[in-house]
Parts: sequence; structure tokens; C-alpha cells
Amino acid sequence: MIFLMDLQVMLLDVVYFILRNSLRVVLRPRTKSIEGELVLITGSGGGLGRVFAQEFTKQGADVVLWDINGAANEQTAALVRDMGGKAFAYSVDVTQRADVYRTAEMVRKDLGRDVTILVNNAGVVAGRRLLDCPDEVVEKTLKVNCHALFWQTVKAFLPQMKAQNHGHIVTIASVLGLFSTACVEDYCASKFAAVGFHESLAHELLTEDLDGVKTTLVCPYIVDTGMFEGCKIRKEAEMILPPLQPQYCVEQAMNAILIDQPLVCIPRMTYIPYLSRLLPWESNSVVYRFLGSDKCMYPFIDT
Ligand SMILES: NC(=O)C1=CN([C@@H]2O[C@H](COP(=O)(O)OP(=O)(O)OC[C@H]3O[C@@H](n4cnc5c(N)ncnc54)[C@H](OP(=O)(O)O)[C@@H]3O)[C@@H](O)[C@H]2O)C=CC1
Ligand SMILES: CC1=C(/C=C/C(C)=C/C=C/C(C)=C/C=O)C(C)(C)CCC1
Repeated sequence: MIFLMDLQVMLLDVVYFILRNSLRVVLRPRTKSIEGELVLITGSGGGLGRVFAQEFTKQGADVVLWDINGAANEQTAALVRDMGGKAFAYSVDVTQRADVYRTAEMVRKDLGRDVTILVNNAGVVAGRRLLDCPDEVVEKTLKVNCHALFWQTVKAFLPQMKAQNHGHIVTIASVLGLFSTACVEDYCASKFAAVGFHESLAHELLTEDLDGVKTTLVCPYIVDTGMFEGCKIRKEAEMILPPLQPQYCVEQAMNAILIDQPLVCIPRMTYIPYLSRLLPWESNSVVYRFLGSDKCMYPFIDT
């Protein structure tokens, strides 16, 4: 009897969430205020990280900026201060566990408060054919894009968020963490791992009833930051699915964060190849070939 009642409640919940999320496409839900929150952004020295710093500042949050490139990071901090915001820049190599823990402690001491929003954004890609790629380069991709998530999130900042049942963990993964293509083995492996890490953590928080600690997984398509310079699909397909502008990508991610959306693929059209993973492998391959997405990385790895 209890089983049947649980089943009924579960089915009603499933339908409710499908309807709610479909409605969210047309009716924008209320966004939360993050004024005064302390946001830590990794990889803030350029690309998406820099735009995130500016967008969080516009929302009234203070930003802690972590990047391996001290000079570039200081430039981001200066841009934030020009906007009237508060920025605190630290040079950190997120692959170095000890460096991460030491800097996390320094942030706590310097600012006297805890990070409440963590944006795991730093990322790298080898950009070489697997057999031409030195082991250390493969290892670096996995360390930056995946291992670092453990040090930053679990060890350095999550304990305080859990203790206060307040916070938000944002993982900047990629559509290449949901489906793959040729010649980016290091990157896909690391981003699929990042997605797995993020989702498992999100489940863990839910099972512990820590509903004040939110999670958002961001999966963008190609963004024009230079990281994937040259990556291209078929011309005709590119007219429908052009590379994203960094500003647009970050605005979409911010919308998702501010409404506590658990997953966002940018643009929405990229949910389609994610779902089509259920089709036979061969069917997907012919679609890839037709769209030129099987060899989309060739111009990138050859540059
Ligand atoms: N660009 C794209 O097409 C897409 C990107 N993404 C993801 O978005 C995120 C941001 O990418 P994007 O802005 O394009 O990349 P960028 O290369 O422009 O920026 C990444 C930043 O991370 C820094 N960084 C690299 N390694 C470390 C490290 N060990 N410790 C600290 N900081 C480090 C880089 O410093 P330095 O420059 O000195 O290396 C750089 O400032 C990444 O996770 C990426 O995988 C997702 C989908 C598409
Ligand atoms: C594979 C594939 C596609 C192309 C994807 C590309 C080109 C993704 C590039 C992503 C990047 C560069 C992510 C960085 O993190 C389509 C056309 C969507 C549809 C079919 C499957």
C-alpha cells in the first residue's frame, strides 16, 4: 500500500517537474538575489571566467578571482573595480592540491568570510591528436578539468556551505561532457568526468536534505574565446548553430544560476544530440558525418 502511494506521488512529481521546466522556457521564473554573496571563480584571467566576474559584479556580488596567470587575473580584478565592484585576485594553480588548500585558507583569513558561490571554470585542452600528445599534456587536462574540482569543491569550500546550508556550486563543463566527437579524447574524458562528479555531488546534497546548497551544471557549445580556435562544423549547419559569443554564453549561464536551474545546455538546441545518445551508435555517426561534426576538430588540432 505504502509502495503504491509512493509510486503515485513519484509519478505526480515527475509530471510536475516536466511541466514546470517546460513552462520555464516561456515564463521566466523569479531570479534570486545574490547581492553581498562571495563568489569564487577559477580561470578568471580571461575568456568566460572574466565575463563571469563582470556579470556577478553587476548582480552586486563580491568576487574572488583564481587564475594561474597572475597578470591576466589582475586585469580582470581591475575591470571589476572599474565597475565599482569588489575583487580579490589570487594566483593559484588549481591542479596543485596544497596550493588550493593554502589559498582557500588565505581567502578565509583575508576576507573574514566564507565563499558562498563557487564557479569551477578553469579549463584546458591538449588540442593534439591522441598519438601525438605527450602523456603529461593528457594528464594536465584531466588534472585541471576534473581533479581540481575535488580539491576546490569538496575539500576547500563545501564544508562551510554544508554547515550553513547555504551556497551554490557551479561547474562549467561542456556539451563535450554529454556527447563526444573525434580528436579531443583528453577533453571529453575530463568533461564527462566533470559531469559525473557534479551530478553525484548534486545527488549527495539532495539525499542529505541540504536544499540550501544549490548546484548548476553548465554545458556550453563552442564559445568564441580562442580556446577551440578553428573548430568548425559544416557551413550550412553552422548557420543554424554558430559559435557562441562569450557574453551570450555567460548571460545564459547566469540566468540558470539565478533561478537555481540544475542543468543548462547552451544553446538549447544542443539538448538534441545529448538525447540522441539513446539512438544506435551508427545512426549518430551518419548524422555526425552529414553535419561535419565528425571532423569538426580537424582545423583546431591542425592550427
Ligand atoms: N571555449 C569554448 O569553446 C568552451 C569552453 N568551455 C569551458 O569553459 C571554461 C572556460 O573556458 P574559456 O574561457 O574558453 O577558456 P580560456 O582558456 O579563455 O580561459 C581559461 C582560464 O583558465 C586558466 N587556467 C588554466 N589552467 C589553470 C590552472 N591550472 N589553474 C588556474 N587557472 C588555470 C587559464 O590561464 P592561462 O590562459 O594562463 O592558461 C585561463 O585564464 C573551461 O572549463 C572550458 O573547458 C566549455 C564549452 C566551450
Ligand atoms: C558532435 C555534434 C555536434 C557538434 C558539436 C561540436 C562542434 C561541439 C564543440 C564543442 C566544444 C568546442 C566544446 C568545448 O567545451 C552537433 C553539430 C551539435 C550535432 C551532432 C553532434
